[in-house]
Amino acid sequence: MHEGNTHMLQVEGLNVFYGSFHAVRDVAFDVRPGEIFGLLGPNGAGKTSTLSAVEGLLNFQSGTITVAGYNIKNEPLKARANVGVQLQSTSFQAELSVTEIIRLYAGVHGVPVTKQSLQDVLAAINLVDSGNKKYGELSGGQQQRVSLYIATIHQPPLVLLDEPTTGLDPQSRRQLWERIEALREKGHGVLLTTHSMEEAEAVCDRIGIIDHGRVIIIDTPQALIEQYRNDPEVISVSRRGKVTLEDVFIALTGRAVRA
Ligand SMILES: Nc1ncnc2c1ncn2[C@@H]1O[C@H](COP(=O)(O)OP(=O)(O)OP(=O)(O)O)[C@@H](O)[C@H]1O
Repeated sequence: MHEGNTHMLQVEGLNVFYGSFHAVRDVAFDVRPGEIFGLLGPNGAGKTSTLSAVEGLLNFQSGTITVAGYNIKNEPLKARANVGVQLQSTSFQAELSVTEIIRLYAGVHGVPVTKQSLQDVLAAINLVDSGNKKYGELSGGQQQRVSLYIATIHQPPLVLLDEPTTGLDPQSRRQLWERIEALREKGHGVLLTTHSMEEAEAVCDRIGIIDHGRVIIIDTPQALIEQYRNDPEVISVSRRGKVTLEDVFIALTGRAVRA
């Protein structure tokens, strides 16, 4: 991490075009140490494009992205060394065992593995008896625990999670939330995308709502609900007389389903 740096991530004036299509428009936000920042938006809003730009996988047309103090265009290797990305479960080879996957990624990042440290890792991710199981044979929740561990194996200051709990049952989701919160406690900055307003309310310190490529608002979930509680549009979409973050989200982004 760059000395004197106070942000895990700083995105300023980010623009992404696919041909002539303007997918991300002047996006700006930051993620601080010990903060979980949620990027929310309807389908096609530009969340994954923004995350891909931060990962260094997408050549954006204008803007500045700084990871742990390193500009990703000027110092791409240093910037990328400071990011951990949770890969989709399909990115791992289903035939490899949990232990083989841990050894493989530890090797990639130069993290030493001993018999004892391997046992400790398996215990930490609640897979003590599953070290020899093939990745493809794990449940969705178990796969997510492995992939979250792999994302943070090199203790990166910034952790990127693209819809980390999609498809998980309530128990597995809660367990993953606790693991994400543990990263916050250790001072990592976490940037996650989610379609779950419940998740955003439960774990995110701040959220940015993105729509049609633009960030339309950034605040804490509580402050957003407070700010829009008496807004007639929010009240009109609310159900059972209680205003939730989802009501605010739908009122701000419109009710129409995106193509
Ligand atoms: N490689 C590409 N080529 C052309 N258009 C693309 C490409 N990738 C994304 N887009 C378009 O850019 C827009 C933003 O897509 P993006 O995947 O970033 O949205 P998202 O917010 O992550 O959506 P979702 O919630 O559905 O995952 C969409 O209109 C999408 O169709």
